Amino acid sequence: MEIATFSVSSATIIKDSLSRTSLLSTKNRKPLLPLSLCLTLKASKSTLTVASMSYDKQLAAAKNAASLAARLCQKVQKVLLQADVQSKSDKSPVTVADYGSQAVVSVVLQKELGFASFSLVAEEDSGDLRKKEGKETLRRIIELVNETLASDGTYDNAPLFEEDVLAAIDSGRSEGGPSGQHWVLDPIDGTKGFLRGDQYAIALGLLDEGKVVLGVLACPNLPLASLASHNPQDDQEKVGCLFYAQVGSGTYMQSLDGSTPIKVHVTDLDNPEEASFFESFEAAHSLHDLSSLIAKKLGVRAPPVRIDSQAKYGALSRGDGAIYLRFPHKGYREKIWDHAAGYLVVAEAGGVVSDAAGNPLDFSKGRYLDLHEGIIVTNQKLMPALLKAVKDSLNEKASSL
Ligand SMILES: Nc1ncnc2c1ncn2[C@@H]1O[C@H](COP(=O)(O)O)[C@@H](OP(=O)(O)O)[C@H]1O
Ligand SMILES: [Mg+2]
Ligand SMILES: [Mg+2]
Ligand SMILES: [Mg+2]
Repeated sequence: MEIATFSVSSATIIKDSLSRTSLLSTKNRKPLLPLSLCLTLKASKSTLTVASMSYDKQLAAAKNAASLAARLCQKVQKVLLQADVQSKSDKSPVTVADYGSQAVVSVVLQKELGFASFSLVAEEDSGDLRKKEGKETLRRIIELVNETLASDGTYDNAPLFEEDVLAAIDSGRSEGGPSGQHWVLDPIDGTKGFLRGDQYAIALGLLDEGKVVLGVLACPNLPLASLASHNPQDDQEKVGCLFYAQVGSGTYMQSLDGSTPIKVHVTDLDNPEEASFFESFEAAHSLHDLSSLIAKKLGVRAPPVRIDSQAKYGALSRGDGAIYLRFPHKGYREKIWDHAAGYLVVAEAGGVVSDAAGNPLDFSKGRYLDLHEGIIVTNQKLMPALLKAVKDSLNEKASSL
């Protein structure tokens, strides 16, 4: 896919130390494109047309990693025992599945893509598991990780030991940032939903030079059919969705057990009165009263659809709803793994993701996102009206304090 055309005289093609081709400005030797882009170059007269490198190999590895991690999570959710739930120092719950999923994703990515220059920004770390009280939990995690990897049959059968699993979990300590490639992982997004038996997601993104270039969302409990036609009483309903997006290539969805992928698109609705909106199930994660004020200003008639995790981004990318509103309580700092994969899944499906002031999200600043007030998501047509309703609502709320 073509992304840019440069004059030959103003650019030089180079290879870096890893033999990756790059295109530099001849003037100041600054990259015109991230090192990992520009593999296919077509010369025509005095111009070079640069086509984006595909991230196909990384995408295949990411889909595999997220699907296997989902298998581990499904197994745990089925037999969820109280002993499988720990409390982190910030009082949020974390289960053997969060740790196990993080270890599986880390191991699979490194097996598929190599250990050299592997960088992962992920939610969990092994701190609590290395304590005496964490021994039994760790034993269970090692068992789950080995069972899951063996169930795939692709990887060698050598079992992983304690230090291997702890190291795999701790490979997620990267700080990310604006240069190079970094994987971004939420091993279970929506742990509270997972514990309730509701929605959760394994969310895996790839940053290249500070931009999200891949997003994969495994949503084991999300119905394959639209939530708009969802019947909670139907226990025959097929669930388990895998959404994935590569920058410039659109968003696709397939079933987690491997159906043919279909291209998905956000709704093309332009009348906010007909829109429905998503928000967190947990009122502690997002101000429900502010969302309802915004919805009222927009004339939205439908009640909010409250679901956990980045399954909201997935559902929005296929048009199940039109708007996602997220307004954390004051002082909360959003983490990049809570949004990176979901952001790309929606953006490549034609949607817009911004902070409450309309600024694009910046994933290049390390483990946190710096935001104005909250995150809003919708399609291009509804965004201007949504931004206005958000601004008016925030002003109204501020003046009532
Ligand atoms: N007070 C708070 N405000 C906003 N988000 C919060 C929060 N406490 C936790 N979260 C984040 O909300 C995420 C879940 O989002 P949602 O509400 O959409 O389900 C959690 O992800 P984890 O479950 O991965 O910890 C966590 O990172
Ligand atoms: Mg958490
Ligand atoms: Mg999360
Ligand atoms: Mg999580």
